[in-house]
Amino acid sequence: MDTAVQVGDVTQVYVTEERATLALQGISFDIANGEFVSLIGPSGCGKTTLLSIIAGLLPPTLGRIIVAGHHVQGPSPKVGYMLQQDYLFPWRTIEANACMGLEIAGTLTKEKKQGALHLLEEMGLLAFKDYYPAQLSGGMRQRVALVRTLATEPELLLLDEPFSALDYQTKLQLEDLVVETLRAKKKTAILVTHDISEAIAMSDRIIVLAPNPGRIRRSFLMPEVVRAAVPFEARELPEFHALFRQIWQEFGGVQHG
Ligand SMILES: Nc1ncnc2c1ncn2[C@@H]1O[C@H](COP(=O)(O)OP(=O)(O)OP(=O)(O)O)[C@@H](O)[C@H]1O
Repeated sequence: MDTAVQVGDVTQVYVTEERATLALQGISFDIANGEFVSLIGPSGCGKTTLLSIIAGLLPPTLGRIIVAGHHVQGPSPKVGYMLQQDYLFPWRTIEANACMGLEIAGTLTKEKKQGALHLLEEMGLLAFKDYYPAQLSGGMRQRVALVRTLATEPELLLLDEPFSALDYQTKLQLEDLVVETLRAKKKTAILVTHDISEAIAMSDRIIVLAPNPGRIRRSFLMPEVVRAAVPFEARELPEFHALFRQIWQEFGGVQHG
């Protein structure tokens, strides 16, 4: 099967005592297996709402989500997360944190634990397996969070501004590491970010949302040369700069939030 995710005519209305907010209106798109798609747009355009609906954390007011051929009706082990905060448990070692997702899913076997250790090794963290999160840098902790997510072997990864709390150099390093890891493992991913450069450098496709009501403004397919490069190299390409200008104009040249 070629389609990993189908977002079908999703509409979300939030109703509070004061008002009803049309957070998303008629959102539809498909994501192919192994594709990396970014959602960008000004504050309030519904990025987090859409990610929560795809994750099964929020049932949409209207519409449907299909992940790996199954209708999403709640959280599923098929979907993994990486968030702005690493949410590691401070009292657990790095190894124990890396195995946390497997423990929660009730699938922690000897073999899976070996898999988590192998991922720690791939991320250059094996020597730190007996350390505690407070003994690691922010970038290292986010790498542990990535291991914890990948260890459960999800079919889809949802990345909600995973680098926004990191310093610039660490962010660039992690962008490369995440893209290389996901490409090697042929994982499908959706990234929510405020950073246009990050979206261009990491993605195969960018979906720009507009607010009030949240809707798709435009989609951009990255040129092959940008897709083939790792993010750091992609940033050097002339195609990258042309895309940045084009997408920036979609924001009206000014980005709030
Ligand atoms: N639980 C809620 N109850 C009521 N309104 C909400 C709720 N969550 C979000 N909204 C509204 O829905 C709209 C979309 O919000 P959402 O957080 O999805 O946007 P966003 O693009 O992720 O914003 P940001 O970039 O600032 O994180 C906004 O108008 C917001 O005020």
